[in-house]
Amino acid sequence: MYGVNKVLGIDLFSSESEGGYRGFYARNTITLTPKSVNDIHKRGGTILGTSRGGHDTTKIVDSIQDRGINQVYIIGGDGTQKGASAIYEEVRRRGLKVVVAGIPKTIDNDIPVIDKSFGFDTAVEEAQRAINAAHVESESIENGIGVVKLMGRNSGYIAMYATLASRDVDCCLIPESPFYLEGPGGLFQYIEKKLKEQGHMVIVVAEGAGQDLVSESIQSMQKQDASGNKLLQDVGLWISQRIKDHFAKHSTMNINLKYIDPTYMIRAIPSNASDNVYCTLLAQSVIHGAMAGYTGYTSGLVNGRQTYIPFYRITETQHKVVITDRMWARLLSSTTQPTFWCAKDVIEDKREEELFDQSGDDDEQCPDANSIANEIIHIPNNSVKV
Ligand SMILES: Nc1ncnc2c1ncn2[C@@H]1O[C@H](COP(=O)(O)OP(=O)(O)O)[C@@H](O)[C@H]1O
Ligand SMILES: O=P(O)(O)OC[C@H]1O[C@](O)(COP(=O)(O)O)[C@@H](O)[C@@H]1O
Repeated sequence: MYGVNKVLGIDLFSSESEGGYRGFYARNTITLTPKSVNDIHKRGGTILGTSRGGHDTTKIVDSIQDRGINQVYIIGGDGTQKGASAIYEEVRRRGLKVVVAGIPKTIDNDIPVIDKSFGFDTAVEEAQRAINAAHVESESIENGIGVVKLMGRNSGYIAMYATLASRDVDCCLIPESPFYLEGPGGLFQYIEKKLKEQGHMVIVVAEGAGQDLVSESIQSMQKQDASGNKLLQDVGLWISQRIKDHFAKHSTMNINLKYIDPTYMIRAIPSNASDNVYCTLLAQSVIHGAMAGYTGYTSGLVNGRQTYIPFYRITETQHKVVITDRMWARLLSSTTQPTFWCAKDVIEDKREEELFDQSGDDDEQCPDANSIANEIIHIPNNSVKV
């Protein structure tokens, strides 16, 4: 449509074995043609490879400049969008006529402003298989407990949506909602109640949930590796062990707990139909934006409308579950789990609310999507035309 005749991909698997951002200055690229990418949506993972870790923005822009690249499309999560923003700033500082645009891809759904990131829907759908297995296993044995760990380092979206979709989950633990184990209103009391009521239960835990409790516990057990480094525990394994220990010591109930960790299996599957359509939409509109002369944006849906969002809006916060929002309230109502709020939290929350009201700011942490949508639709003057 636009007569583009050369598309390069930064490739992890050629000689220098550097993928992701560092691949830019490692001279390894592959030519992408309609034929070579025709079937990639039917495979999981990425044909270009992926990486974590630091990189040198100056060297990346040197490489873009040396190669004469005039449009750069960067695919990834919130960290990747921050990296893209840094590249955009450097390109702008040098006055280069190069478009830098981001495509939001992460199963965690932790990118702000947009309705959802590419991959999230697939992850929620695939998580159903693990939750279903946990349900079947727990239902098949007396006092069965199925524990499923899902990804979500800082944001509990996969866990929350997978729980809501399944309706077999009795308790969902996410990073945004602190919980406690012992005493009235705690997790152990709730488990006992659920087992007495229905004889089995399913717990979903996001990998970033309860990290404060896990690290406290590790310190008290003083587990160390051979070099003396503290060993970090997996929250799923940790919570499973704590539940087993509690019921062995303090209860006459014999529990049967099965722990399922499907995290990488979920991330590795091919995207589902809904994500494939979303990906097509993202890909086409990110290019239309560049061809229309915009740069410094992430492409995404906001309130169902395709938008170009300036990087500074995408990188200023992280998308997290708001536990005072309706969606979390729906989850609490569906699972009947405790809120794990104690009197102290409620008093603190009220105090924060009062301070908020005084400052006249509606939602500082998590900007309202509607107000941002208005800003985005009229954004062109915030982006730089090349
Ligand atoms: N603030 C930042 N500035 C520049 N680059 C960043 C920043 N945060 C993350 N990155 C880079 O983005 C890449 C991906 O980030 P990472 O957090 O691992 O994954 P994700 O994109 O899924 O959040 C890494 O190469 C990382 O160095
Ligand atoms: O072990 P790895 O490969 O670093 O991946 C684990 C992390 O990746 C994430 O799933 C995010 O992955 P994506 O952003 O690639 O979808 C986090 O939830 C998790 O902590």
